[in-house]
Amino acid sequence: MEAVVKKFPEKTDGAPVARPSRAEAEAAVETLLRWIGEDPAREGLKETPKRVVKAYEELFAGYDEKPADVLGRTFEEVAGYNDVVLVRDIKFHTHCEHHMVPVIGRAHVAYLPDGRVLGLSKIARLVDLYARRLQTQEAMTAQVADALDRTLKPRGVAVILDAEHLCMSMRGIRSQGSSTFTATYRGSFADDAAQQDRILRLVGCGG
Ligand SMILES: Nc1nc2c(ncn2[C@@H]2O[C@H](COP(=O)(O)OP(=O)(O)OP(=O)(O)O)[C@@H](O)[C@H]2O)c(=O)[nH]1
Ligand SMILES: [Zn+2]
Repeated sequence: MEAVVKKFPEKTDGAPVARPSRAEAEAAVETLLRWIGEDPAREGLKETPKRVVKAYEELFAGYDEKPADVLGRTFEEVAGYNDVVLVRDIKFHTHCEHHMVPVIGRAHVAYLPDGRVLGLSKIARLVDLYARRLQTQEAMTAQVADALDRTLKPRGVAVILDAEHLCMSMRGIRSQGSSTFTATYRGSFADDAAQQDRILRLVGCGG
């Protein structure tokens, strides 16, 4: 199969990244199976490289999507509503870019509309798009905020992520149950401590 040339506009400097073929990806999984001490030829593992590559297509589908595809249309018919819109508890699963191990968490996304609003589901879709890429929690927090800022141009944006990194609980330090909190505030939220406190209280992270 031909190598497909893909671009990852938000992850790199825009240089094209050549993808290996599916067969090469499956061979890499087979190598890892042998590396952990398995026999890739045994019955239960025969189809595993194929399944893993197929699962990766789904888990990392975010490289083939752009925020503009997801955010789509905006609405202005909101009867003059101009206070904060906050979508809480958006559950997400991503993978840390250091170990490619799952990170499981919740996102809370708030914005202060400037006339236009988004369909609420689009915010969860945006979180899902960035979750389907290799991530650090800090980068994912900033990416969600930047995309919302660019697309909607609201007066303010706040993005809060609270997540457990399985690379910390299943291996390495094996710290069970710790979670990591990240938050970024843009626009009018950036220097408004009262709004930041209000959002944190609303998402259950406030004092
Ligand atoms: N800042 C940040 N660090 C992360 C994230 N996910 C994983 N890490 C950390 O990335 C670091 C990688 O550290 P390294 O010393 O290069 O790798 P390592 O030897 O596997 O580290 P240990 O996990 O301590 O065994 C670890 O401290 C991880 O906990 C994240 O989203 N943000
Ligand atoms: Zn990790």
